[in-house]
Amino acid sequence: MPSFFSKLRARMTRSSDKLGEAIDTVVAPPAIEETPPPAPSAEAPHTPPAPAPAPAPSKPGLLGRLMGREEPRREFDDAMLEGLEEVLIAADMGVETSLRVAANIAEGRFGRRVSPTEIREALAAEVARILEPVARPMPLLPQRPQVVLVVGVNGSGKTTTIGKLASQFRAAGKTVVIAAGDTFRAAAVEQLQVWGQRAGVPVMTAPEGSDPASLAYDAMTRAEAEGADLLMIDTAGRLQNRADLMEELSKIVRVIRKKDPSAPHNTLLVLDATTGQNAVAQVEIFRRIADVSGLVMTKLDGTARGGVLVALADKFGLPIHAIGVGEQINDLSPFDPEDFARALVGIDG
Ligand SMILES: Nc1nc2c(ncn2[C@@H]2O[C@H](COP(=O)(O)OP(=O)(O)OP(=O)(O)O)[C@@H](O)[C@H]2O)c(=O)[nH]1
Repeated sequence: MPSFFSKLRARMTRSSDKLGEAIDTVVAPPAIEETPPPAPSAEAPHTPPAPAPAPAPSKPGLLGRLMGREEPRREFDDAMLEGLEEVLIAADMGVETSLRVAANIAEGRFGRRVSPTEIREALAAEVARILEPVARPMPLLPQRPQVVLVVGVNGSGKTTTIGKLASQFRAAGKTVVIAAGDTFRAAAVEQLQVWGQRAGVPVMTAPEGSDPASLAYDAMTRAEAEGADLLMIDTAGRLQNRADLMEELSKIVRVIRKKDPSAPHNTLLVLDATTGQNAVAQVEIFRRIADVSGLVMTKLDGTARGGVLVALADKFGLPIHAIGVGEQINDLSPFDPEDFARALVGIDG
């Protein structure tokens, strides 16, 4: 089985190599690497053409340069600093974080000749340093049931993430109950049932349009009666009417607290990486309407916007429990800051 890193790297490579390539362009613009074509030979004007025509000069990529002897180096100057800032902002790292990260990379390098690889490595180290403190799996507690409220806008990947998490908890020997708390959307409930089947976990549902809080209460009763280890509650994600959503979530919290005053033990906010900076706004909103305790970022496969995770870590310091890298049940992985940082900047291994 390929290591998770190679899987992450392969999936993020599709698009996030853009960041690595952009760094290469800033540090060693192709123009300065080009070697002039050989001057036409004066001494042999009548020499017949060479048997095999020379291949067209191709642009040396990083690999090509590494295979050759020396990587091009260029002095770290103001233009390079600005270029780096722009590249990081374009990668969705957020303005503040980008400026600070670029400044940190510049420190000790200003006026020195640097190579693209050195800058990629330095960036990976900076990113990993920011991510390290927030990379924490969702804690498993002795409380039974441990109640996990899952919030996030529609389409962010809540249902999929609940299914993937339930499957992982099951594999770890835990018993899980899921409550389909988005009672207003029949399709959402059906989707959750499908995921419940895949994960081998019961999904409690309620008639369309019924009160999600009363479903949460019933689910709590069942989870307690069955001695379940975890109760995961899906919720609606309609942000159009924030006041309603807030009331709905706080009602769910109120009723489950009647049974366990310490619940919910975790409130996971699921964010879609492809929304880029919008994810920052979503954290701000959901922190106001729910007591968010940790994040899961989905759809990191095939997006060039993974840098937003760095911005989130830097800005909010909320734990990042896991990342989604695909639509299948096993495509949720623990968040490893170093692997992520290296995959983000396009470093192999
Ligand atoms: N590529 C990719 N797709 C994902 C990932 N996580 C979820 N998806 C897809 O994103 C879409 C939305 O996911 P859902 O889990 O239905 O999202 P939701 O937040 O529950 O949305 P609603 O059901 O509308 O409330 C689905 O097509 C999923 O297959 C991921 O990590 N990678």
